[in-house]
Amino acid sequence: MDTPLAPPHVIVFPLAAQGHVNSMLKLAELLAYSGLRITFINSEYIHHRLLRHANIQARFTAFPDFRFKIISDGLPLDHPRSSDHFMTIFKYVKSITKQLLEELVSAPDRPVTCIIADGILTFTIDFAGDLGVPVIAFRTISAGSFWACFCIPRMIESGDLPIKGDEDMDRVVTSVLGMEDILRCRDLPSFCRVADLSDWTLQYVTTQTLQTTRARALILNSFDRLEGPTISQIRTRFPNLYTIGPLHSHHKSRLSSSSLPSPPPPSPASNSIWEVDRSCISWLDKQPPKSVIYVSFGSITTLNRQDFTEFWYGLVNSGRRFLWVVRPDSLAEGGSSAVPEELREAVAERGCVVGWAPQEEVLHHGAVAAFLTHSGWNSTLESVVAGKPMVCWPFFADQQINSRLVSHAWKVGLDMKDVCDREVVERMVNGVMGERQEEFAAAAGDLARMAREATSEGGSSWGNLDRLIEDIRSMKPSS
Ligand SMILES: O=c1ccn([C@@H]2O[C@H](COP(=O)(O)OP(=O)(O)O[C@H]3O[C@H](CO)[C@@H](O)[C@H](O)[C@H]3O)[C@@H](O)[C@H]2O)c(=O)[nH]1
Ligand SMILES: C[C@H]1CC[C@@H]2C(C(=O)O)=CO[C@@H](O)[C@@H]21
Repeated sequence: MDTPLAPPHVIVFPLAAQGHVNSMLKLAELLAYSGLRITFINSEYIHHRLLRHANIQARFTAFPDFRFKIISDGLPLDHPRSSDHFMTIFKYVKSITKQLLEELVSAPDRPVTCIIADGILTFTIDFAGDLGVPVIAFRTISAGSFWACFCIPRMIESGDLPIKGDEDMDRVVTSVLGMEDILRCRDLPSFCRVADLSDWTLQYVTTQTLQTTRARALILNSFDRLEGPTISQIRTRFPNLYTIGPLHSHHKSRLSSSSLPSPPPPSPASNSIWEVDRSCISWLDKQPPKSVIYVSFGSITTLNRQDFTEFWYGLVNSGRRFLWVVRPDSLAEGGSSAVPEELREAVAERGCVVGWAPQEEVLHHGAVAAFLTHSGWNSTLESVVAGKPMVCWPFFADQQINSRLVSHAWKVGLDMKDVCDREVVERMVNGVMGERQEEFAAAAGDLARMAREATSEGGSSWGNLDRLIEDIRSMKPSS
C-alpha cells in the first residue's frame, strides 16, 4: 500500500504582540482548515494568556497536525509589555532564531515546506535561506503603512526626511507614490519623527521592510478595493503579493462556508490575551440604537494622566453615551484610572468602563454608533467590517497613517492626530455621532459592503488565499 503524502508543513512566526498574533493565528487556522500542517511559534507570555483567555487548547486540538512551539520573548514574564519594549524583543528574538529554525527544520517527522514570518522579522530570511527553506513575509499593518516604510530611502533622497522640527509637520510628503495627495509629515509612521536618521528603530524598521523583497511572497491583511492605488504600487515591486484581508472577516466567512475539508470548532475564535468582561454587552443591550461611542486604544497604548483626564472630560462633555476600555495597565505612570470626582454622576448615568471588551461583538452591536480608536490596524479593519465611523487618536508606529486613511482616503471619520484636549474630543465625538453622522455612516456602510465582498466566495481576498495555498502546495519540503 502507498504511504499517503505528508501535507505541506508551514512554520508561522509572528512578533510576540497581541496585534500581530491576532491576524497570524487567524491565517494559521485557515491554513490548518485547508489541510496544511502548522507549527505556530508563540512566546511563553502570549501563549499562557491565550490558554487562559482564548480557549486555544480546545480550538487547536481539533487539528492533530497543529503544534505550538513556545519560546521566550526575552522579557521576564511579569514585565508590563507596553509600548517601549519592542527593541528588546527584536534583539532577543533575532539572537535565537538561527537555533530555533535549525531545531524545527531538523525534526525528521515534520519536514518544513516554508515559513510565514512576520514582516517585521525578515531577518528570518537569512537563517531560513541557509537551511534551504523559503520565507513568505506577512506584514500585519496596512498596505499604506508598509509602503511608506518601503519608501523611507526615497523620502530621504528627495529631502522629505528628516522632518525639520514641529513647524514642518504639515508639509506635504510627495515621495510615497500612490499617496501623494494625502500624506503630510505628521501622517508618517511615528518612528519617522526623528532628526537623526541613524535612530535605531527607524533603521530597524527600514531594514526589515526593505528585506521583504527577498521573501518568496508578501501577504497583507488588506483588500484590493480598500487600498487600491497603494496596492498597485506595491505590486510593481512585489509581484507575488497576496492581499487576503480583512482576515477576521475572511476567517468567519470561510468557517461558515460548506467547502471546508475539516469541520470548524464549536466555539467562536477569539485570540484575546486579556480576560474579556462581557458585562459591557448587557450594558449595551440596554442602550438605544446607535447611541454609544465605543472607546478603546488597543493592547499596547499607554496614556499619561493629562491625556487620560482630557478624554474623561471630552467624553462626558460630548453628552453622548460611551463604553470605554481601560486596561489595567493603561496609565503610563501606573497611576489610578479613577473617574475625576466631579464627573462621577455623569459617568454613572451615561458611561460603562471595562478592562477588556469583546471588541468585534461590541462593534457589531446595534447600540454602537462610532469608535474612538488608536487606529491599530486590527481595530481599523474591525471597524471597517462593522461599518462604524471612527474618531482616531493615533498613538505610535503605523497608526499615524491609518488615521489619515480613515479621515482623508476613505472619509469615514475624523483624525485627532497630535492633539488631545477635551474640546477636540467633544467636537469630534459629536462630529461622528451628530452633525456628520449620516455622511460618515453612509461611507462606512459602503466600505463594509466592499470588505464583505472581498472575503466572500468569488471575492478578491478569497481568491488570493486560494492562490497562496496553491503556491505553498507547489513548494518542495526541506529533506
Ligand atoms: O478591549 C479590547 C481591546 C482590543 N481588543 C482587540 O485587540 C486587538 C488590538 O489590535 P490593534 O487594533 O491592531 O492594536 P494593537 O494592539 O495596538 O496592535 C499592534 O499591532 C498592530 C498590527 O501590526 C498595529 O497596527 C498596531 O499599531 C500595534 O500597536 C484588536 O483585534 C481588538 O479587537 C479586544 O478584543 N478587546
Ligand atoms: C513597535 C512597532 C514597530 C513596528 C511594528 C509594526 C510594523 O511596522 O510591522 C507595527 O506596530 C507595532 O506593533 C510594531
